[in-house]
Amino acid sequence: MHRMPIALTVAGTDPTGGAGVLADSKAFHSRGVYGMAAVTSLTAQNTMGVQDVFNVPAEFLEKQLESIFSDEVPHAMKSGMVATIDMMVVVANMVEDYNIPFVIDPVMIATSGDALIEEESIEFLRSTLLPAALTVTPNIHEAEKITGHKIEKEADVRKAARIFLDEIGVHSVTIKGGHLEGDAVDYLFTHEDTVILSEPRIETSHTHGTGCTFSAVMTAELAKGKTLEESFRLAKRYITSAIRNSPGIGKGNGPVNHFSFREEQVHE
Ligand SMILES: Nc1ncnc2c1ncn2[C@@H]1O[C@H](COP(=O)(O)OP(=O)(O)OP(=O)(O)O)[C@@H](O)[C@H]1O
Ligand SMILES: Cc1ncc(COP(=O)(O)O)c(N)n1
Repeated sequence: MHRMPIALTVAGTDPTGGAGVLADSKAFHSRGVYGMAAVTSLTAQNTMGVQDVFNVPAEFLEKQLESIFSDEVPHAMKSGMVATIDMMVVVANMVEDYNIPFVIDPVMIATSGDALIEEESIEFLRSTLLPAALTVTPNIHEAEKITGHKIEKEADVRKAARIFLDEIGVHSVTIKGGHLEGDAVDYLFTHEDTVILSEPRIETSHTHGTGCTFSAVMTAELAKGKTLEESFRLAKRYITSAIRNSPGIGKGNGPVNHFSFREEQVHE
């Protein structure tokens, strides 16, 4: 029997398949990893925005996770949209019981600007969930919201990273600079090192689900036993290719292409 690496996503749904568990599942699959998903919220959304959100009761999220972990323990997991404190408690308890690499994409707002999690849950996210992660992957807006500081340039990114590492107590933070001006620069800060990856900005509005996809690829690589830095480097190359080759779906901010990246390619 050939054992495949297994990655789990704990996240919401996007019925148009660009973000959330469907995006994660495509990313896992394309990296040769067996994907599992526990659903936190159903959203009615498309490439134009989020029309409605229906949160799954926290007890039912717990049941899904029990079903998964009592059968097979994934090699790595990620969380995306975890909308309420009650659901965060369930995820925190699960992570405490199983020591597997855990990537938190602290999803708060959709690309369209719509809120995806309850405002009151942000403090709990900061104090309880974030320190449990191997890495946290905020975009600029999420990093601002979590640290309480405006981020406009690289010096601000570095200051925010110090708050994540020293005050919040994360193991590492991956700050994505997709929403800053200029090139698309991402940063991985650990207590020992900083890795900075830059790619030319692609002029496109088709970036729906880039954050979900990026963290899912990192999780897939971690499930294979890759290091954090290797996973970060691969996710950056993958997302650049995925954005460049977006399939042009929908009337608004379309999704990326989860199947365009080839590892052997030097330039996508
Ligand atoms: N126009 C672009 N050109 C090249 N890379 C980009 C572009 N936009 C985003 N990226 C890259 O995509 C990844 C996701 O970054 P971003 O900061 O957009 O995250 P996000 O806000 O969570 O995603 P989303 O925009 O889907 O909400 C990062 O690696 C970032 O550098
Ligand atoms: C269910 C769900 N989860 C997350 C996001 C954010 O997506 P992204 O920041 O990757 O565009 C989303 N729009 N919908």
